[in-house]
Amino acid sequence: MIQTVGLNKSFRSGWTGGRRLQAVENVSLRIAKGGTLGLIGESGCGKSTVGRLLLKLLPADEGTVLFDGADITRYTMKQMRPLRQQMQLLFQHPDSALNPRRTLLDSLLEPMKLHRLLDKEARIAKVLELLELVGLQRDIVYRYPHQISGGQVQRVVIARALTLGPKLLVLDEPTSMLDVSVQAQVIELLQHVQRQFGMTYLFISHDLELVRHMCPQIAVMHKGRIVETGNAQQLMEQPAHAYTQHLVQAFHVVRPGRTK
Ligand SMILES: Nc1ncnc2c1ncn2[C@@H]1O[C@H](COP(=O)(O)OP(=O)(O)OP(=O)(O)O)[C@@H](O)[C@H]1O
Repeated sequence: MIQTVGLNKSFRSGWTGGRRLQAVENVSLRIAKGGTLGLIGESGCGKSTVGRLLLKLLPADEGTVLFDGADITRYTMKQMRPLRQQMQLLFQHPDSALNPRRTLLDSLLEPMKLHRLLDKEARIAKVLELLELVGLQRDIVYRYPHQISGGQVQRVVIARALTLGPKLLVLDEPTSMLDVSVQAQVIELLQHVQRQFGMTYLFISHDLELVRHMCPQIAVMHKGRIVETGNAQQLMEQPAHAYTQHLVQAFHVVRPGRTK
């Protein structure tokens, strides 16, 4: 479904921008249709950059991105346009995901308007159907983002992504700003909509508990590189790379006795 081969990305850094920081180095990964790959690693290791490269929100310095078998690496903005609705990003700051000056209805309708999908009536019907799916009341649509909770914002953001019928979602720490019980509900919702629509997920997180719960396959990232990829259970029981061993050990220190 989605595959990257040898992605590299560096940014200018330092006061004068004279130095280069290698944020992503030789990253190759593959997620089958309907599958979920967890991408884990400490803050600053390059996870979000990989997510953005995958969606072509950032150009790679080197490497290839294949989407549904097509090499989209050198696609122009115009060529990407029809694909944009098939690949969506959900990120960690729900507050900045919605325009604070617009009602939730406006925010929910906007992507369909931009992509010229459906007519006005059908768009509203779609919004109402998706609100129900994500467990929100209809009358919430007349509110503004600051008038609903963080968990509700994230549900609205999920519904908004679904309006376009995406095939691939990059979930960049989608629940890290939520408290634990709300986090569990949003994770459950993400799993439910994935099953319903057969979507493919890249799930980015620094939380091993969450990643092993959500993702059958895990890629471990350290200093811009993927150091290990494998089945979640195997990775937890027999971490091969020193950094993965460190992650798993830290996990057991925080949650003694947890193996499954
Ligand atoms: N647009 C940018 N310009 C310059 N440097 C950047 C840019 N985006 C990311 N970086 C740098 O690249 C490195 C990787 O950042 P990235 O956000 O991908 O890491 P991350 O693992 O997602 O971190 P976090 O979990 O904190 O979000 C960091 O050192 C970051 O400061």
